[in-house]
Amino acid sequence: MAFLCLKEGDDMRKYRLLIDFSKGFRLKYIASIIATGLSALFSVLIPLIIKLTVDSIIGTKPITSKLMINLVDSLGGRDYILKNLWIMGLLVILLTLLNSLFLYLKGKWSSQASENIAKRFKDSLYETILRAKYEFYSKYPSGEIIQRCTSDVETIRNFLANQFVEIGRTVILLSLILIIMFSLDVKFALVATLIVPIIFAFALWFFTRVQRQFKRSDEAEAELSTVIQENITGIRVVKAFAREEFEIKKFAEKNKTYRDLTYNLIKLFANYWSFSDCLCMIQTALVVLIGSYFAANGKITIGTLLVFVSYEGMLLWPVRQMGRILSDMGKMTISLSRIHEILTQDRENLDEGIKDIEIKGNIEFSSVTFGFDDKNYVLKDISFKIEAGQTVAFFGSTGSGKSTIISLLLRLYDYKKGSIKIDGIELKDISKSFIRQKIGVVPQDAFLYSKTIKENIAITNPDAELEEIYRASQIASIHDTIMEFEDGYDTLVGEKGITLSGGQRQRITIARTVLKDYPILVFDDSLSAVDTETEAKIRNALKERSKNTTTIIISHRITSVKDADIIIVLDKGKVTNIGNHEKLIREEGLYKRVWEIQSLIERDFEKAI
Ligand SMILES: Nc1ncnc2c1ncn2[C@@H]1O[C@H](COP(=O)(O)OP(=O)(O)OP(=O)(O)O)[C@@H](O)[C@H]1O
Repeated sequence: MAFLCLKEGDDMRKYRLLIDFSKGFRLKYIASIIATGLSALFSVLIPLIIKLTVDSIIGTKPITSKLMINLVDSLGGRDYILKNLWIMGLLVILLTLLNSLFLYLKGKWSSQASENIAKRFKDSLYETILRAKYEFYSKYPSGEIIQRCTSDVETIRNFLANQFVEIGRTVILLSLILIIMFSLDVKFALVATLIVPIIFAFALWFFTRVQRQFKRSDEAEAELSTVIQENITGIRVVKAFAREEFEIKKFAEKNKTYRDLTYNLIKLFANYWSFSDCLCMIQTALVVLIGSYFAANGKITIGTLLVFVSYEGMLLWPVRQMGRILSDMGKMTISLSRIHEILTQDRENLDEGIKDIEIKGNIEFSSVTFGFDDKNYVLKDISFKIEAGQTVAFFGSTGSGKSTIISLLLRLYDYKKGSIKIDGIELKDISKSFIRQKIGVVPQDAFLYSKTIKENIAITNPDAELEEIYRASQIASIHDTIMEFEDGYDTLVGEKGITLSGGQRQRITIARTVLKDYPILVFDDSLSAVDTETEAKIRNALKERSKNTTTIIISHRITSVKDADIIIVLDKGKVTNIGNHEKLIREEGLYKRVWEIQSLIERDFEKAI
C-alpha cells in the first residue's frame, strides 16, 4: 500500500499524509463539494424567486435579468403566473427539496470518505505500532498510543466529515450571496456586510482562545479516566492498604477540577454566543431599518429588501462557523502531527537475514557490552558458552541485566559491541522472525488474552490437537486444575471470565510455550508464583519431554537454579561467577551468600513445622 510508505521530513509531510490517505476517496470529496455548492445555489435562489414574485409578478417592476425572463416565459408568462401563483410556491418547494437532496448527498459522500480515511489511519497506526522497533514501546506510554489511535483519529475524521466540506459550502454560499447582494444594490450591500468582518474576527479570536480551555478540560478528563482505570485494575492494592478514603478524595478533587473547567467552558460559550448573537442582531436590525428606509424612499424594491433580509440570515451563521472551523483546523493539524510522528517510526525488518537453518541450541556470548542508551551500559563484557541441550540459569540481583540478555537473544535490541553466536552463526545475521520462532519464552508477566484457556494455550500452535494441549498442560502441572473448572479448557479467562491465581496464570503461559517444539526455551522468572514442589515437577516433566532443548532459567531462587548444568551469576551487568551449584557454593560471591541465607530460612522453617 503506497500510502503506508512514509519517511520523516519537513512539516508539510503531515499534510502530504492526509493527501496520501485520501487516495481513492478524493472523487467523493469533490462530489461532496459540488453537492454542497448546488445546495448553496438552490438555497440562494429561493429569495430571488420570492423577489421576482413580489416585484415583477404581483408588482409591476420590469424584469431585467435574462435568466428570470426565460424562467417566467417557460412558466407561461407573467399574466398566467399571476392567475396561478401556486406555481411560484411550487417552485420554492422544489428548490427547497433540491437543496435538501444535495445536502443529504454532501453528508453521505463526505461521511463515506471520512470514515474510510479514518479506518485507513487506524489500520496503519495499528500496523505501525505492532511492527515498530522494541524501543518504541518504552518511548511512548500505552495511554498516549491509545489516545493517538482513537481521539486524534476522531478529530481528523470529524474535521474531514464536517468542517472540511463546510469550508467549501461557506465559501460558495458567501461568494454567491455577496455577488447577488452587490449586483442588486451596492450601498445596501455595504450596509448588509458592515459588521460581518467584526463577527468573523470575534469568532476566530474566541475559538482560538477557547482551544486552550478545551485542551485543559480534555487533560482533566483524561486524568479522571486514569484514576478510575488505575484503581479498578489495582483494586486489590486499594483494598489491601485500605486506601479507599484516600482514593475517593483524590477522585473527588480531580472530578472537581474537571467540573470547574467544563463549567468555565460553558460560561465562555454562553458569553460568546450572547455577544455574537447581539452583533448579528445589530447587523440584521441595520438591514431591516435601513432597508425599510431605502424601500420607503423607492431606492430599493420590497423584493430586494426581502432578499437582503433572507440572505443576512444565511450569511451570519456560516461566518460564525468559519471562526470555529479555522480554529478546529489548528486542532486537526496537531492531531495530524501526532499521528504522523507514530507513522514515521522505524519498523523492524523481521525477514532480513538467514532463515531455514537448523537451530540446535548452542549459544555463545563473547565480550558483549550493551546499553539502552550510549551512556549507561546494562551489560558489560559478558562472555559465556551454552551447549545444545544444556540447562543454564542466570542468577543475580534485580536489575543486574538477566532479562536484557534474553532481549538480545530475541533480537529485540541489537548489540553493538561483542558477538553473540547461535550454532556458530552471528545472531545479527539471522532473521528476527526466524530466531523468535526458535526461542520459546515464558515471560515474567504472565499475560493472558480474554479468550478461553484452550485458545490461550494454542496461541503458539493454533493447529494443535486437544491431546497435545492436554500434554502441554500436564508438563506445566496445570491440567488437573483446568479440568476442575466447570467449563474445563473452554473456561473464559480475563475480565468477563474466571479469575486465575498468579501461579495458575504462570503455568498456563508455560503450557502455551511448551506446546510448540522450540530448540531453545527461556523461563524468565516465570515460576516465581509456583511453589518449589510444583516447580520441580514442571522441570522434571520438561526434561523428560525433550532432552535436546537448551533451557535457560532466570530466577532469584536458589531452588529454581541449583539443578542447572551451568549457573551464570550476574551483578550490575557483569558476570561474577560461572559454574554448577556445587562449585558456586564453594566460591565467594553473591550465589554463596544467597544460598546460605535461603538454607538458613529453610532450616528454621522446617524446625518450626
Ligand atoms: N527498555 C529499557 N530501557 C531502558 N532501561 C532499561 C530497559 N529495560 C531494562 N532497563 C534497565 O536495564 C537494567 C537491567 O534490567 P533487566 O530487566 O535486564 O534486569 P533483571 O536482572 O532482569 O531484573 P529483574 O530480576 O528485576 O527482572 C535495569 O537497570 C533496568 O532499569
